[in-house]
Amino acid sequence: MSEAKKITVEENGELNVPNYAVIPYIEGDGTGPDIWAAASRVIEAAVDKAYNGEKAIEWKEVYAGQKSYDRTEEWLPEETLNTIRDYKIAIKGPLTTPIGGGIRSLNVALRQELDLFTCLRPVRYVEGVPSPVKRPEDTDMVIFRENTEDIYAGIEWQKGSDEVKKVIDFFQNEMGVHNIRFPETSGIGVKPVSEEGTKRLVRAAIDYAFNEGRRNVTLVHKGNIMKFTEGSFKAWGYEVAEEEYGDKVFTWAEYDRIVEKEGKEAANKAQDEAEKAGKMIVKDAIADIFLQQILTRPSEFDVVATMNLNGDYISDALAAQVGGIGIAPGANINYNTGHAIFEATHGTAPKYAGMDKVNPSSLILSGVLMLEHLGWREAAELISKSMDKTIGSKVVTYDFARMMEGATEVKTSQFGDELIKNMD
Ligand SMILES: NC(=O)C1=CN([C@@H]2O[C@H](COP(=O)(O)OP(=O)(O)OC[C@H]3O[C@@H](n4cnc5c(N)ncnc54)[C@H](OP(=O)(O)O)[C@@H]3O)[C@@H](O)[C@H]2O)C=CC1
Ligand SMILES: O=C(O)CCC(=O)C(=O)O
Ligand SMILES: [Mg+2]
Repeated sequence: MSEAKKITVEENGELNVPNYAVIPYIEGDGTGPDIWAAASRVIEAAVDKAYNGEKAIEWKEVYAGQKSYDRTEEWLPEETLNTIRDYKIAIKGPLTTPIGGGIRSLNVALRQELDLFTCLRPVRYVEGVPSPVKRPEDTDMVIFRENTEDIYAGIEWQKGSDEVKKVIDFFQNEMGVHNIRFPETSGIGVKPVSEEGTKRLVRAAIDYAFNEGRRNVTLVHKGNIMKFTEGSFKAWGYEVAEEEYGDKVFTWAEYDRIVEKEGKEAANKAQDEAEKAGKMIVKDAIADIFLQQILTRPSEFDVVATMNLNGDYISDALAAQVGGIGIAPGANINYNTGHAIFEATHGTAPKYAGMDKVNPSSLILSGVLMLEHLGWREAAELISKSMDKTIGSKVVTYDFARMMEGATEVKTSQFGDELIKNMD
């Protein structure tokens, strides 16, 4: 390969991708090395086949998690963050977060440090994948999960600590809070949700919906209960839609205003007309009912914009509908700076570590998202088609094999081999 170069970002935010591009990767903990070995080979093979050597990726390993700690006693070294900042685009395997004490999530830290404010998780059915629902093909949604705020940000204090005593004292004596049920034995968490954070996320979701020819964007929240965080998320979401997209969208906030002035019939008529005119419908759903409706009426939802924790739950729930987290890809993106880290939706699945057993599809399809993001669509398509063909021929890893009749169960590495063989 002639000299590989860094990806850069133009002033207008566009990526400038050299034909020979250096891309940093984090191998990940647990099953990370198993799936990275398969995924990197498949991505390399697709690029090679699509461009006959005229384009290529040079992987550059950067360290985080256990592998990093074993080398330098640092879980997330500054050098790793700086390299990703510098090289713009990276891909990673899953990283362990111990429950309770110990380190905070490295995944969350990476997203916060690099301000990767969107967690993009497309959920689409791949023909042949076993699913627990009758019509998995009706599920075709793209989740925009806010990635830097919310209760997920990790601002919390442990029961009995000096800090929690101070916080509870402040709440009770200065803020007039009288409903902490058991103050002596409570831990406390804080949930920041901002106008700026919400608007940039919802803007990214609406832009995506327009660019990809989608019909609607749903703001998912629990604003009936958490009025000034989740409720404000909904209000700010509608604000950004109406103020920045004007006539190109029809919102349910507008629908409600019409109901108030002219009644329900007029509001339904206005929405029908907006749909016929090809306007983007921006609506909202409360999170609990949304989790029912994605099962009972999935075809009504296209792009979903939501906060961090809701998005975490929704992405695993939706992934189950199309065959599970073994095949659900993801990306963490800052659409303003161009930084992005592509990663699987699932975790480290530690009980299978080193067994060459788990499904590498989630990381491989995250690689497909990455190739699309780079504009290397031909290579991305080769992998997607090969995935359809391979799963269609019932050659699958254990997770699918146990739900499929007549399947040939293969190891992680063999599944990678099959994908490479089936690229044409
Ligand atoms: N972005 C990241 O890096 C993430 C990291 N994590 C971290 O991962 C660790 C483990 O988390 P846990 O809650 O157990 O969730 P995991 O996603 O790691 O695993 C839960 C179960 O999901 C199934 N699964 C996961 N990955 C695969 C795969 N590639 N192929 C097939 N099946 C798969 C397995 O189910 P079965 O056994 O039924 O086959 C597995 O036991 C934690 O430390 C957590 O914090 C979690 C989520 C994301
Ligand atoms: O960081 C973690 O350990 C969990 C993250 C997670 O579940 C997710 O991002 O979906
Ligand atoms: Mg999760």
